Amino acid sequence: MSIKVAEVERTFGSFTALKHVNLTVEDGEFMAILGPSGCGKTTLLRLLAGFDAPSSGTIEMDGRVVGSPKQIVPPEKRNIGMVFQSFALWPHMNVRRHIEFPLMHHQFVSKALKKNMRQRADEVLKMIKLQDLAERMPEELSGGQRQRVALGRAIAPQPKLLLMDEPLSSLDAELRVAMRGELQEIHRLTGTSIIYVTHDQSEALAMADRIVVMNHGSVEQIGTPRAIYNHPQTSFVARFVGKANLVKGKWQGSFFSPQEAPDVHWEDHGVSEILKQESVYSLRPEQIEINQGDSGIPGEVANVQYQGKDIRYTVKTATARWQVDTDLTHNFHLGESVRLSIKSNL
Ligand SMILES: Nc1ncnc2c1ncn2[C@@H]1O[C@H](COP(=O)(O)OP(=O)(O)OP(=O)(O)O)[C@@H](O)[C@H]1O
Repeated sequence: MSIKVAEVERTFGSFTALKHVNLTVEDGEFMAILGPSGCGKTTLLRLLAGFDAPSSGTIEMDGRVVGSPKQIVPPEKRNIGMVFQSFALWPHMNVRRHIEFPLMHHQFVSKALKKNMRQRADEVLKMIKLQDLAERMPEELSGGQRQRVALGRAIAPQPKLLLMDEPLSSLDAELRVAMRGELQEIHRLTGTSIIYVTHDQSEALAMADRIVVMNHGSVEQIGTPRAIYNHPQTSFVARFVGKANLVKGKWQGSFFSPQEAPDVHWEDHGVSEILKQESVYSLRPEQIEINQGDSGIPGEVANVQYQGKDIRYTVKTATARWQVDTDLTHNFHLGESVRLSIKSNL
């Protein structure tokens, strides 16, 4: 299913939760909506699902207007599947019944699918890797298995669009990472368009074809994970997604001189026009070199966090605090004097 959101606003009294939102989702695309708590992700998803109507603007699905201030096509008439954070399963139904139930009741299920319900249920059980647990009741399943049942229930009727709101947030860290791979595989197998809401940038970067980054009800940037990570357009995206240091200084043509080292020239590695106009250079923690030579910006180690495969330093310089990630060969101590510079191999 292709989707077009055009100039959508949603106001609640005097509060504007969504401001001039414009985006398109291609048929079969995996789109993540990423942003901090309260930025409007769920509000947007509710509009896409048909639980709510925009205050202005339109939402089109496959070229048909399904949401506008005047008109709203209800969720059951949109051919969508949904998986939410609280993926409540039905306590009295076993796993197989969870998959078969929507096949009996979803409006868009083809006759062929209805006729071969058992076969379709087997197919879905295999996809969600629960074929051996089909007779189990929800209370007999682990958190990850339950989450897979919720997913199976949503994909069984072959919806043209899958809406997911933080579906992995109730799982523990290890399971969350494992489920990412399974979601990707299900996307590949079904070819369904997916809109996936999350506040976890690593989830969005790992799975999505494209990411919409939102802040305070507005779209900050839309792009592929690589474009969003490597070339943030705004200071918010640079900070939120890449945990970037926004170094203050002066741009002269394609060179930048940090305020704290005016004689140093950093080459432009794709810094956006908006950031240039704000006289900043966005530098991710892993793009900074830390050493004890005599060139670079002088500073003092203010915090050390050992992270297993790397070390995160906070370095205090004359006017800023920098976040720097290094490999384990570096070993600086709290209070030690260091110099910061940009890595040459960016
Ligand atoms: N029915 C409502 N009435 C008033 N304000 C609302 C309503 N629904 C949402 N809001 C406000 O709109 C803003 C966006 O809420 P939304 O739930 O979309 O955020 P979110 O990005 O999904 O956040 P989270 O990640 O915490 O779920 C919030 O400030 C919220 O308080």
